[in-house]
Amino acid sequence: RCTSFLTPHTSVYLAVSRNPVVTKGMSSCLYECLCEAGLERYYTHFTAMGYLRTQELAKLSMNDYSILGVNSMHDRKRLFHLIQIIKAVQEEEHDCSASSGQAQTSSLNLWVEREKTGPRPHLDFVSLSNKGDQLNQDLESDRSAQLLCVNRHQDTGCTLLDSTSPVDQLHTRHFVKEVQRFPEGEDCCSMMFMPNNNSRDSEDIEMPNLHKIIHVSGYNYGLPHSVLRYFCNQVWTDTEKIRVCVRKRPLGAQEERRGEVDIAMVEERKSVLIHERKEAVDLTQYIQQHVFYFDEVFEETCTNYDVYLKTTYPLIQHVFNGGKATCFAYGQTGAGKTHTMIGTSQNPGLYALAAKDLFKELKTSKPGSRLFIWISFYEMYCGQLYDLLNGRKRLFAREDGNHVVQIVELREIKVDGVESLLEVISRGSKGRSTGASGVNTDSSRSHAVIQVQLKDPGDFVVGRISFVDLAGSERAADARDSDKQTKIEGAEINQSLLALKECIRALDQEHAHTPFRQSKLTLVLKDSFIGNSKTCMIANISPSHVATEHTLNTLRYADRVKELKRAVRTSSTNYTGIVRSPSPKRTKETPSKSWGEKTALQKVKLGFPPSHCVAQSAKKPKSTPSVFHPSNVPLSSTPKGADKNHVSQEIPKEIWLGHTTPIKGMFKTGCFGVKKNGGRSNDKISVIKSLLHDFQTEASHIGGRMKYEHKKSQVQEKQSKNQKIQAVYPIQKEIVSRSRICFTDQTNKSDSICKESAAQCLENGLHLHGNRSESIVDMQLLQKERERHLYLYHQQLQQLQQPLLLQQKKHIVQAHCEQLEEMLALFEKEEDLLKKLNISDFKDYVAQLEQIMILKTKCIRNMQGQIHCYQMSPMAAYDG
Ligand SMILES: Nc1ncnc2c1ncn2[C@@H]1O[C@H](COP(=O)(O)OP(=O)(O)OP(=O)(O)O)[C@@H](O)[C@H]1O
Repeated sequence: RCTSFLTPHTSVYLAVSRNPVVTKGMSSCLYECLCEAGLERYYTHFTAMGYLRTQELAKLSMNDYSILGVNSMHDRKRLFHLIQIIKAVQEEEHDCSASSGQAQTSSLNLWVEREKTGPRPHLDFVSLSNKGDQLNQDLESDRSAQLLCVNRHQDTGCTLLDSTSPVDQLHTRHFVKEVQRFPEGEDCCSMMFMPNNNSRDSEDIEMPNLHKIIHVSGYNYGLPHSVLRYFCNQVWTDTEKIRVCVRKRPLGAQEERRGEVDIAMVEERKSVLIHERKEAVDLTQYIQQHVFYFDEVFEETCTNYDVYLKTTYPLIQHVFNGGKATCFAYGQTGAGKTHTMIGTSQNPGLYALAAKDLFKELKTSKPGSRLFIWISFYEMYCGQLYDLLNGRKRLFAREDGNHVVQIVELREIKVDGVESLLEVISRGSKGRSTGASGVNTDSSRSHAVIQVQLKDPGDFVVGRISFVDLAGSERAADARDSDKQTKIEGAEINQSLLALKECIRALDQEHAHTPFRQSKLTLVLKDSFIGNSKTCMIANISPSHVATEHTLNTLRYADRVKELKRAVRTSSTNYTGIVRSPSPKRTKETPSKSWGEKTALQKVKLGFPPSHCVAQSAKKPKSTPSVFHPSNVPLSSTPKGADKNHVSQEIPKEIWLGHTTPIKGMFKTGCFGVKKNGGRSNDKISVIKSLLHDFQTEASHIGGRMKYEHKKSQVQEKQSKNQKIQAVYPIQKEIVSRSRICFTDQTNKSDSICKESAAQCLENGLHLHGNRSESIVDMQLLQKERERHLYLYHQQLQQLQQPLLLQQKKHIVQAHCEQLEEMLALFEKEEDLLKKLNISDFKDYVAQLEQIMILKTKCIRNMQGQIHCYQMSPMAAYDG
């Protein structure tokens, strides 16, 4: 018994009762109104708050939304529009009654009853709230008609137009108001994402400006959108090595109670839109929208099973085919990593779902091929490994003769069914290191790895899938108020996550070198980065506005993991004239040269590169990209691969004008200190070559340059002494063993005994102590030992990082100087342009001016990118 009104373009509805009976009992009208808006589930909230009639909704301010429990952006938008319509109806009613001199009771119902009858059209509220673009289009297309209507309306005073129904006119007026208030291209609903709009009525709120940033890959570095990666893959392909997905969790009950607002919107399972509230220097508020694209984006309603089907399930067959697979859950603490990876017995995580399918597959596999499933479960805490299936026994990772990293004495358990597997893992989960962080009181402070291996009866590993529940990615800045231990943990976590990102990218881009030695995490997962391996990364995000910064950091991290791979490959398919680096590891068939490959020794001034320069640059051997310089992004001044047959065919030449910071200095390539000497032992030379290459590539990563120089001189020294050279691996951030740490202080015997027992305690795990008081003492000892261990670790880390940090700072300052130079050159150009301005040839002037503006923007973006890299680096956080 309701009538709703649907404007042809905006799909906004108004549901008001036209039944006189209902008019008396307005609460049911309220319910129907809410039903129409899809907000009926809040009906009880409204009534509980004393809002029983539709008109009363007009009194609601934005601040009341949270009190009413309307927290999701979607619902807030709907409620907002509903209120706007009610207000507009009331205004109109008021105007009409004033002009006709009729005294009318304030009733939407009566007004509507007079005007409109007929069937209720089906309402599509979704298009309003969900699709901002659509809305803008609609507003755009309605704009002229609406303005016209208003003019006519003004001409005729309060007389209603024949061609439009009063209610439509009402809408017209309402939307003209909207159009006027929301500038073109802006989402009128964006204000809904602004949490806690301090009791200002929605009518009075000045609409914030809206800025949209589309994150196409990494920091973009001013690349044109024509090189966007193409997101068409629905499933894993054979050649695809990595998939990056995002999972948004729902707002928790507590978060809702606290009035937190959902700022993340998933669009078509491919992109996620984040609304960030910002304040400009002039204190005006605005909203920055960030759009990120991924292989798959899971919204809050998706279950673990949905996630499993799209991410892990396709890997099962790969494992049976003898491949290796790794699934990572990355994200801020409390974002849902453990929920996704490990889950609970009621809601099993990815590993359990995968195990189910593995067992199923085992049953159906060929009768002759007898395979068994073995599992292991360990964690990495502060660079140390602990066996979670063996009372947290300390473990050590060693490389064997074949350069395969083995975790010595890691306990592996053979399981014969899903139940036993779940039981084993849930037992192990209890032993994980947790602690309070600035964000979460029960945060995993370690990386946990569940390894499921397929083995034949001879203990030969046929396939392996690892599930990694990473520690919270929140930056050390969060730990500002925390104790030293938490800070150190944070620094360690950040460092390993950075290393992980580098490894995943190297794996994806088929780099000759995978920098797995950068952290313990990547070292033990080395096997997952080489050979026939596939990786799936799930970036977990929280929807709350409180976590906006972390959410954006997570998305940026994920975005950088999967950079412009497809675009690069597409654009480099024609390229053949590459002189490759003499890296012994690079396979000769490597078909492409990535954009990150620097043309060493070159520093080209701003402007179009001369053709000889381009040709030359294409032929230069590559040097290894820096870790802060994404390998496939043209960060250096020289256009990468700007060969005639290469990129220039697909990408307009102009884009190379966007030269970014030129990299000064040089990375040498080739084999240092090794002359081409047929008389030398080939073995020896190849060892040196390989060693040098390792150092060389290692050097391109954080602080690697220093290590490289150091090692290079060592190697050259050894070589000059004509000693037999063994393959030595780069210095690793090894923790000083407990025996060395704890027992140097001999002065206090009792202390020494304490430490010894603490060490013992740590070695055997806490569970072994039966006596309670003993346990307490042991706990204290353990804590002491842990603190001391962390202290030493911290010192080591500092020693290692100080020079690197300095290096990094220098790099930033240098980049800044260069950026300034470039900007000055552009200013000069601009000045020149103004001087030569010829009004009759204004087109040319504008074109040139535009070109300069593009260059400036690119220049600034590049610098911003570098600053961001620096801020995101664990060392910077450590420094802070
Ligand atoms: N998709 C989801 N659906 C429902 N609840 C979820 C979801 N994801 C996470 N949660 C809930 O959010 C809370 C935090 O999740 P979880 O412990 O998995 O976070 P985390 O990222 O592993 O945190 P930490 O890094 O601190 O260990 C848990 O109570 C969990 O049940």
